[in-house]
Amino acid sequence: MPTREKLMSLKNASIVYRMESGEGRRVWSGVSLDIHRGEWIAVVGPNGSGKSTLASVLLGLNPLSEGQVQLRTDDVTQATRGVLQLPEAQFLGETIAEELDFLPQAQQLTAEERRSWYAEVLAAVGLSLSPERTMATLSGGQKQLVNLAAALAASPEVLLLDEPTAMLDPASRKEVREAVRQAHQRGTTIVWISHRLEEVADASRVVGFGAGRITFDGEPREFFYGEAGGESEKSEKSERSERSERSERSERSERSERLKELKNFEISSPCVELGFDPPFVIQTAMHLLEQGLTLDPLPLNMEELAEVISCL
Ligand SMILES: Nc1ncnc2c1ncn2[C@@H]1O[C@H](COP(=O)(O)OP(=O)(O)OP(=O)(O)O)[C@@H](O)[C@H]1O
Repeated sequence: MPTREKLMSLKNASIVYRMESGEGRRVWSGVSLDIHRGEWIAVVGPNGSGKSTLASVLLGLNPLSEGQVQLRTDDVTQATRGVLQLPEAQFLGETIAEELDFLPQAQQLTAEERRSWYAEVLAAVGLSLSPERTMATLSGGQKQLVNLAAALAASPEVLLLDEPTAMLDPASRKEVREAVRQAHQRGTTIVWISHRLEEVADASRVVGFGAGRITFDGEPREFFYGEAGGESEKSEKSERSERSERSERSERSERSERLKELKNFEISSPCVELGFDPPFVIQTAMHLLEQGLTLDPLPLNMEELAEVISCL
C-alpha cells in the first residue's frame, strides 16, 4: 500500500546533455517528483520524452544539470535496483550463478544451499535454466529475465524497470508482471517505465512524460478516462467524509450522469493526449459509455470490465 513516506524526490530538475560539438541539449526542464514507499508508479510517454533519463537519474547514474535530487542508491544495501533496456550492459558475472553470487543474499548461503536458491530465484521469473549457463549463450529475453530475477532476489526498497518486457514473449511478460506484483505485495516500491499500456493498469499512479517534462501525474483511471475517471476516484475517496451530507443514492446517480456526459473522451484523456491508443478494455468501456450505459467503476482491466458488464 502506498504511504506518505518519501523515498526519493526530484525538485525542479533539469538535464542538459553536452553534445560532441560542445553544444548543450536540454532534455528535461523543471521536473519535480516525489516517490513514496509502497507506490507502484507507471511512467509513460512517447519516444525521446525523457523516461530512460529518469531511470538513470533515479539510479544515480546521471547527475542533474539543475535542481535537487534525493535518492536511495547505497551500493551496500542495494536499496534501489534497476532493470534497464539493454541487459548486457548490466551483467557482472560470466555465468548465471556468478551473477547471482554478487548479491549480498548469496553470501549468507552454503554452496549446497545456493543450488536450490538459484533455482528458486530463476523460477520467480519463470526460468528453469542451469545456473552454470554462460550469459553469452542466453537469448536477449532470457538475459532480461535473469536480470530481473537478480534484481528481485536482492529485495530492494525500490525496483526500477525501464521497459523490461520489450523483448519478451507474452508468456514471459505475464511471468514478469506476476513477479513484480508479488514484489510489490512484499513492500517493494515499483517504478515501471513502459510503452505497454495494459501494464499501466497495475499501477497506483501514472506519471506521463511529454517532451522532457511531466504532463500528467495522477491515478490510472484519470489517465485513461480523463476527468470523469478522476472524479470517479475522487468521489470514492471522499465517500466517507461526505456520506453524512449527501445520501449515497444521490451521489451514485450524480456519478452516473458524469460518466454519461463523457462524450469528448478522445479530446480529454491524458492517455490520448500523450499520443497513445487506449488499451482494448478502455476502448470497449468507452464504446459502452457512448451507448448510454453506466459503468461504475470505470474498468481498468478485463476482470473489472467483465464484472461491470455482468452488473448491467
Ligand atoms: N547521453 C545522451 N547524450 C545526448 N542526448 C541524449 C543522451 N541520452 C538521451 N539523450 C536524448 O535525450 C532525449 C530523451 O531520451 P530518453 O532516452 O530519456 O527518452 P525515452 O523517453 O526513454 O525514449 P524511448 O521511449 O525511445 O526509450 C532524447 O532526445 C535522446 O536523444
